[in-house]
Amino acid sequence: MTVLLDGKKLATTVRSKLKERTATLRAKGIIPRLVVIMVGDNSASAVYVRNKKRAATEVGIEAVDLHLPGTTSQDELLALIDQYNQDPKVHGILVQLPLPQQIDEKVVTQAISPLKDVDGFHPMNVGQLFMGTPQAFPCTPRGIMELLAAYDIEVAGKNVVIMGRSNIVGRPMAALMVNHDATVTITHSKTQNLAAITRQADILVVAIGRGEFVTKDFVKPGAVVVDVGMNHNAEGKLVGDVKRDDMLDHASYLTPVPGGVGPMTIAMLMQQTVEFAERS
Ligand SMILES: Nc1nc(=O)c2c([nH]1)NC[C@@H]1CN(c3ccc(C(=O)N[C@@H](CCC(=O)O)C(=O)O)cc3)C=[N+]21
Repeated sequence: MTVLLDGKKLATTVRSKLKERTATLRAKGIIPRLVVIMVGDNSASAVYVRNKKRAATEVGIEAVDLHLPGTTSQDELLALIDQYNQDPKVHGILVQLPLPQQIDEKVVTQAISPLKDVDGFHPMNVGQLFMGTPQAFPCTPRGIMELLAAYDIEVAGKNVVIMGRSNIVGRPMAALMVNHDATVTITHSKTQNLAAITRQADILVVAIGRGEFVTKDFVKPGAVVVDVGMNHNAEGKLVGDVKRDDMLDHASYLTPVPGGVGPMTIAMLMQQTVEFAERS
């Protein structure tokens, strides 16, 4: 029997614990504040922004949402970021990715103060994470670690294979897993004998952005499968990067899409904001 890792439920538990911490902060006159900047229109991003807003309100974080036109220049965005970097009332700044083509993501990521970098994407925070001394955590990988821990799934000494090498998921996931004593392999689009490698995994983390790409052939019986994908199939239904039906009674654990990794990403964003406010 395959156990589904219920991210939706765990995220609720995380949020209720955060509520107590924001109450303590508010009693000291500190209102945890998160600024979310979205440039241009993107329906998927809009859903994400709405979900974040709802979660923030629930846990007692003040979320400031800024929706800028798609024609916004890089300098305008940088000026805004600088304003919030200087503002002691703001504890977290998130710029929604992807950005329109006239704006360089790398420049923007480096412009956010590492102390307010709730995504953990600033090179300083990436470096600290890879050195095993994290100061800020990327939300999706952290959410995955929390989900595994909640189900008592040990990672120390396990073979962890990560499909995908993005800055948002694959690479920071590898760092976190190494920090937790896993043996880690990253695969990507140029990897040869892909299925032979992924079949070695005790824990397989899939973040490739290709709907239902991972079938039974890629997975050792009894493996733990973490699906980070969010794709719409031909019928317009939300599917992961993993073929769910193939995993049932094959994988030991599986994260569902939706209701798995996604809600945990948002919960961790809230947690990081509260942690920054507590440090302020
Ligand atoms: N700077 C930045 N940081 C991000 O973390 C970031 C980003 N930009 N850009 C976009 C992606 C996407 N992302 C999602 C997180 C949660 C859900 C989520 O809550 N999903 C739910 C609901 C899905 C639904 O209802 O459609 C679920 O999987 O159950 C979705 C998408 C964060 N991203």
